[in-house]
Amino acid sequence: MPSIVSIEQVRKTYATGLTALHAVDLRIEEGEILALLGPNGAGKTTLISMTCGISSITSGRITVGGHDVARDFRAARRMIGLVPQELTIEIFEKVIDTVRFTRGLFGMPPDEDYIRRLLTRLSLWEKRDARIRELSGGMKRRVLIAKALAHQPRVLFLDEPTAGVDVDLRRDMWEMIDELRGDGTTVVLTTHYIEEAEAIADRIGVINRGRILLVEEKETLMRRMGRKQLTIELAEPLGAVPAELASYNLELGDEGRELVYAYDKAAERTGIASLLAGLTAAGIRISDLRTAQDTLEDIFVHLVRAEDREAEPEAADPEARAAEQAEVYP
Ligand SMILES: Nc1ncnc2c1ncn2[C@@H]1O[C@H](COP(=O)(O)OP(=O)(O)OP(=O)(O)O)[C@@H](O)[C@H]1O
Repeated sequence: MPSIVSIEQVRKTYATGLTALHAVDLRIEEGEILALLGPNGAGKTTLISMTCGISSITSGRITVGGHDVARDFRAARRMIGLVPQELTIEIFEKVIDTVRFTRGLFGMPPDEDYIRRLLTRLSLWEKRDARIRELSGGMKRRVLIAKALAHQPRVLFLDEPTAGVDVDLRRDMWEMIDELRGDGTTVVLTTHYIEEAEAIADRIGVINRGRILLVEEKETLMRRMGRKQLTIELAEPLGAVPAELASYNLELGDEGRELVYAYDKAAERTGIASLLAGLTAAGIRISDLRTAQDTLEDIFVHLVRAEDREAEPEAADPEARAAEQAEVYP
């Protein structure tokens, strides 16, 4: 089956000369939820804007439902709903009127039953006659989603849907996205929140510096890339990692009461047996052992850092990177 969205060798160079995307290839399958994860400035919004026909494509080709977004803009755009990052909305309009109007803009016949169901699903039905300016920020965001879905698009793009919203609204959005999937709508969202991607996405694309580093099923990604950690609780605390165990790259934690060993569970030899033997030989007594799996966040940070190091070897100073990451992922 052809992909609902096909992005082939797409490049974007802005008038400033900045190349925001470098020959990106991406296929989005009908009915899936794809999360695009990436730090600030990675190119996520640029990619969405080009797919929605808002920003021109420097080179390459994007089709939606088989329609070329540049040459056959109207047909492609009709298949797309877009919830932009910024609140762009007619504040003096009534909720229901703005949604009806948007449906009309796409040439769809009125369908009051659909609009009622849509507003009800977004908890907006009670507010249908309110002027948008009277609504809270979270409610305004729901109106943007209602507008994006007014013409029953097959693909919904959500650019940072839950940036700055409270926990309840975030959960509601996740539920709504799940329901949309139930209807067969394809959903593409960009996010900084890794837990968001972890909670709702079927596939995850990681984008950094205008390049897609990978696109993979969430479960596969976590299985393939996830490293494991063995934490060894010690009967007596250590002041330093013993020299004879230096080759294991151990880290001392909990004020010397734990040794932490990171290993690749897919490797033929994890090194655990010899490490434990080494500890015994060094006279170190163990009181307990526990293992933990990398989270998606660990995987993501690891991937992005590795690529940044490759792109800018001089910027590989771990302290500078940690400070930068803390800024990006507070
Ligand atoms: N209109 C524009 N003109 C020039 N440069 C732009 C323009 N829009 C975006 N950029 C630059 O392109 C790069 C990618 O920006 P983009 O907004 O696509 O990133 P993003 O991944 O969506 O970031 P964020 O998470 O901060 O929204 C950035 O370096 C940005 O400064």
